[in-house]
Amino acid sequence: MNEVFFQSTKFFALPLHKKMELFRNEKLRGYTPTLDQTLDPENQVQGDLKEGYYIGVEVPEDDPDAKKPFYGPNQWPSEDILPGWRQVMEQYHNEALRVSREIAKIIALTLDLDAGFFDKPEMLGEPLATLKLLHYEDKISDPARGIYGCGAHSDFGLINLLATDDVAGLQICKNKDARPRIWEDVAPLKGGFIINIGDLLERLSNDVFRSTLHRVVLDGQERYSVAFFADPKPECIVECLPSCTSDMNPPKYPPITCYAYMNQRYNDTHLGLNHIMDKK
Ligand SMILES: O=C(O)CCC(=O)C(=O)O
Ligand SMILES: [Fe+2]
Repeated sequence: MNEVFFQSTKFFALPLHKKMELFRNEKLRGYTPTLDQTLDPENQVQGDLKEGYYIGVEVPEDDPDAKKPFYGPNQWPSEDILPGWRQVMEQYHNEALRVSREIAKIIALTLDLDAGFFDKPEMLGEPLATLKLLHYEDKISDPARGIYGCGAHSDFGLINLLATDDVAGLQICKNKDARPRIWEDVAPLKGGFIINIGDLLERLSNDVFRSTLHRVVLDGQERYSVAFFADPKPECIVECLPSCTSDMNPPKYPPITCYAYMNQRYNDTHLGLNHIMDKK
């Protein structure tokens, strides 16, 4: 974990033009600069004060799957500039996926499913799994004026394994339907993980698991975090599980493919991505 943070720091310390050479492509791999993403457009006057780097499942260009949305080769900084960087990130990606599958077993059992339910190919067997390195600027957020490190949102997919450094900033709102919203600080725990439940798990479980609304409010200190999003295969149809519905409790959400949901959420929160994805 220390090595992942160390290598992440090294990447973000590169000059902007070097990072922009790896600007996120249409498969959402690579560098996303400060202000590129706006996670809560309704309440933000500018984009998130964070830069990031997306690393997905490596699918070689000549693999037929590379034609599918979200699939393809990753972008990697050159070995000359950041030796060993790719190896560290690939190892972390593998391990984080393994841990996500273990956590998904516990979730499956609580939903009266087989422990291996999420290991099916369309779930986490052949997942969309994205590692996102994050770096927040040494700015001060001002929620009253709509300025945030990262705007309020819930993560899009099944679960997110979030590791942070020891700088505070993450807040959660336990009851997202309440008004006004009450925000609570999440104390940073270096070396630990915060597991966020995502929207697709909320839909699948018919609200048994609610996705966690969270945001980052900066206090002037630089901050690094590492998110790992474990999400189903794009073709997966996410619909209410039989064990989560009854006559008295009908499904709250219509079925949707993972692709349709994720694509919509990425488009809604990234500058100009509509344009890029529409061309596909
Ligand atoms: O940096 C953090 O603590 C939160 C990041 C986050 O919410 C996200 O990337 O979805
Ligand atoms: Fe998040």
